[in-house]
Amino acid sequence: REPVLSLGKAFLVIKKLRGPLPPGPPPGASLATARKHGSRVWEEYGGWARKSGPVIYATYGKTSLLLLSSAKAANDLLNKRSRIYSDRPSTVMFGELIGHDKTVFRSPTSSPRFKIHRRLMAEVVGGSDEREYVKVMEEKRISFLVSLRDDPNKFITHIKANAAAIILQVVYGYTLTNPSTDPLLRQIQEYVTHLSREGTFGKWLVDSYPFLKYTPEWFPGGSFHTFAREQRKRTEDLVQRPMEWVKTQMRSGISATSFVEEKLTHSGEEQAGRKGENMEEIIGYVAAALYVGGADTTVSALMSFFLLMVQYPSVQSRAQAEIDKCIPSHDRIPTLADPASLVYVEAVIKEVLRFAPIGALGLPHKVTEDDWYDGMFIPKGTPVIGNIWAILQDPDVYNDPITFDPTRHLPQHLTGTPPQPNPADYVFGFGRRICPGNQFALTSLFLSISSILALFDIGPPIDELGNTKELEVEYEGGTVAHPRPFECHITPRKHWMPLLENLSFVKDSICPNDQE
Ligand code: HEM
Repeated sequence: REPVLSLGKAFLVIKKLRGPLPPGPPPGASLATARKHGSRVWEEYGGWARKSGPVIYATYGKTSLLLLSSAKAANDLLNKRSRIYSDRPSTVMFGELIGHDKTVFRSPTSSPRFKIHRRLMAEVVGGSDEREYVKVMEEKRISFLVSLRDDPNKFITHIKANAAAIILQVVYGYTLTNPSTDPLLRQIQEYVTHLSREGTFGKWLVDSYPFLKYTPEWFPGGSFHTFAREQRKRTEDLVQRPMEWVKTQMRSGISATSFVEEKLTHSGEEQAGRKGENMEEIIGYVAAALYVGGADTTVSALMSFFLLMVQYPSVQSRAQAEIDKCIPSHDRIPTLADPASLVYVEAVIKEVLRFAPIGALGLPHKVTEDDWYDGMFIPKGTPVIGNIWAILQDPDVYNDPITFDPTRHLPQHLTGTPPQPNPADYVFGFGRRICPGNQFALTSLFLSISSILALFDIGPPIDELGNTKELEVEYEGGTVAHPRPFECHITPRKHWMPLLENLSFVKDSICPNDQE
């Protein structure tokens, strides 16, 4: 007997019933060309959205990708349907070849480890009232401001050292004393550079054409194996090295309070009821994730802050005037008790987050069930990217988005119009995967930015003859982007000089690093 429906026809019927896929990129555009353009790929994707709409389904080899470029689409799918939109795609390069699936950033939501990771991270960098990390941030910012006072030209080095000093202290109890030679600082800086440059989704051909993984390393095009091998080793070292350091400190009875020390001390309780899990390994991966997540992101935001203060001197002056009004005696730097009186400073921070691409494409999610959105079919397993940069530059959401204008975030009673959406609702990503360090980052940015604005003027670079130099603005990087290194002229503010001169290093009585 003839089958009622041939296989081919049945396929077409199912396809019709399930609805069309979202539109592809505009003619002439593809993932391959976008990848070739390298940096600022978020702008390229944003351009596609203006032509093809905010929901785009792009394919390249075996890779497909759902790009969401409007707040509505990202919110509808990644937030409201976060149960099925919070997994991570496993790639050949980072999953199979490098073994990153054990890391927090790539752990599958179905794995029991996912919940443990998120709980442990919330305990240490979450926004609870206890927030032990605030004390560390306040202490480290004194050293940061002193470094800025004494050697202002190296402001980028100081920003990086400060971010690492905070996270190393909170997570491992490790006191960073000499940023220029510290082995852990060098290790994390190398790590994040590689990860940001090489870890962008779609970067590796082997992910689109998995059969390439059988290419031998010595064969032309096989050099990706070298990167995979080196990255695997870098990740193992990043997890192991600081953990071993804490364990040695604990054995010698001189460990400082930290997340790892606390968790290792109570590892028995953590382990209880989790027979199949290696809690020590989990603690190591969570610590490394906080270290990686915290080492580069606030650095990028602060670099952009310096850059924008040079470019928008009137914004800088207005923020400084607000601080001067809040602390007319100029005898202390702003604290976390001040934000209510520093609404413009808060608005500057929001506008830096909106205007500068930090994690412009966030991290890729994966949908775990077939889904439908606005009549379009989204197949199970599709990687999904929320284009955070495009959302924050959307003229339907932010008036005149290409202008750096903190007043858009001021409360209605000051401007007569409601504030535009808070960029912090987007820059930290979405759903169950939302950045666990968001409160930590916002606190750190407020403490740094408010005190820098109080104590210093940031101006354009000046040449030997005292003339102002042109400032070149370019962004580099991938997963986390930053401005390319640039110069600026940082000088103490007159009324704050006495306070600045009296700031002194808060030194720990024990320097654990010296006892290695
Ligand atoms: C301005 C600063 C920061 C920005 C803009 C930022 C942004 C992001 C974004 C967009 C994601 C991906 C979320 C998603 O998948 O939807 C993320 C994930 C993550 N962030 Fe942050 N972040 C910042 C600071 C931090 C800090 C300070 C830490 C740690 C102390 C941190 C730790 C992490 C971790 C561990 C993840 C992975 C979470 C997971 O996969 O479950 N981040 N962040």
